Amino acid sequence: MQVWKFGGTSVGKPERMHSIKNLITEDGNRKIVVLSALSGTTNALISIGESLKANNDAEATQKINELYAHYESFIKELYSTEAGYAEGKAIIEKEFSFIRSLVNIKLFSVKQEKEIVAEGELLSTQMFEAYLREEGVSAALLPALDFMLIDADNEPVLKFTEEKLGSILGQLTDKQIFITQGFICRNPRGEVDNLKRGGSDYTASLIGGAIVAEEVQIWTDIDGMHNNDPRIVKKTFPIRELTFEEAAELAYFGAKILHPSTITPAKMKGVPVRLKNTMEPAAYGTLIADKTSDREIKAIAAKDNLTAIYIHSTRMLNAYGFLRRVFEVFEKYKTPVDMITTSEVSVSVTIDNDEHLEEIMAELRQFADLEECDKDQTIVCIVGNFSADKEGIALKVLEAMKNIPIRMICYGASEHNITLLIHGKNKAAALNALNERCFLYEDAMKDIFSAP
Ligand SMILES: Nc1ncnc2c1ncn2[C@@H]1O[C@H](COP(=O)(O)OP(=O)(O)O)[C@@H](O)[C@H]1O
Ligand SMILES: N[C@@H](CC(=O)OP(=O)(O)O)C(=O)O
Repeated sequence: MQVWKFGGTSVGKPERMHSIKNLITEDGNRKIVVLSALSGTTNALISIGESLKANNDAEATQKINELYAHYESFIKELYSTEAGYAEGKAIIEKEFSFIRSLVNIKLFSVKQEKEIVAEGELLSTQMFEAYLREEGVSAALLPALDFMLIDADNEPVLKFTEEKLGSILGQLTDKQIFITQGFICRNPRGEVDNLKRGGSDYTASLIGGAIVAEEVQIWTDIDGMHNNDPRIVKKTFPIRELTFEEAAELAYFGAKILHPSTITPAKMKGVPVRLKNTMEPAAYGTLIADKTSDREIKAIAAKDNLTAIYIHSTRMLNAYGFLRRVFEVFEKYKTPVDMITTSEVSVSVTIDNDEHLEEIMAELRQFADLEECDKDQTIVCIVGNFSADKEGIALKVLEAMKNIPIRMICYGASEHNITLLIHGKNKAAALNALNERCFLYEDAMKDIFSAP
């Protein structure tokens, strides 16, 4: 069995839903289809939640009406029969009456906030399943809230999914296609929760891991993982093969096409992940598995909005135990560190979540001297095969960056990552300069030297 996930852009228009129906039924194979909310819906629901939290009921109602109007016109084009349209209408009426019921709640809490954002995936999956039925495709709708669970640390409980989903599928042996919601889950209190923004990819790989699927396919609006951010750099190209490690680095350091946690369950269970384009299904896409190509520098990604903290030991030389004390502070505030560089007496780190920055700085000051921290920093991550015996890779990277100030450099932590920290305002220049030097120039040179 395979698991296919379609993102917001792939379900965001009625005609896209029509093409997805063809795609999932064409090969006649059994599959679990994970859907995200229609593009724009999760943002709209979050915004409704914000108005409700601010007790601005009139604003919330106006936003709800706008979203409802979008769904009303969507179903007019999705279904071709009266009966199909009536089913679609009943689905949106039911879900929007739940959304409207939250307007009157005076103490709008995190619990309701999570319930409201879950509506996006609940709507898209029910609407799509009703469409499949209208088209005579027999599919079963599997409620993700029955088998997706996170623990108190927000970590998915894979064992629970294995058991629950295994038993649900065991009772539906006559079905070929299963539709389920990405992103949403329950928490240990039994409440509706989610796997964070972009989490439908993660749902797909968790399901893939749980059933040890033959393959997980992530269908989106681009033909695979590109060698650089296509939103910022013009001449990018899809990468055919990536290892799990390379893909994980790229996703973690900003390649938006993939949720950063997606690789973990797939790698753990040895399930290959393929990135495919809904608009161009014949394109090869990217295969993420154990194999890799022999290109040295394979891709570049960037992660924004980081804060850099510069810490100096007050004890100066031979201060053993200093790093332990530094990292205990970050552990205490459950704040992950992205990048670290050290010298004899100093350590610099970057953090993504600065919710506890003040407390962290205050505790660090008890045993260290701190410089003013820098906000709006960007990590640029260069991924590839950089085994220790290879020469000249750092030179290419630094040559590309010759006109861009670099705040931190990290090389050697793994064999497939060079990381640079720069100011956010230089991100586009850095990505373009690296693309020119490490891909376009490199390939042009190869063509010249290998010409007959
Ligand atoms: N390195 C990259 N390769 C491919 N796409 C990327 C990369 N970096 C950023 N993206 C962006 O990711 C988008 C797809 O991700 P996303 O919007 O989350 O899709 P979906 O809605 O299908 O989940 C692409 O349209 C592209 O602009
Ligand atoms: N709808 C959720 C989950 C998701 O993964 O969406 P997408 O597949 O469109 O990135 C979000 O917007 O975060």
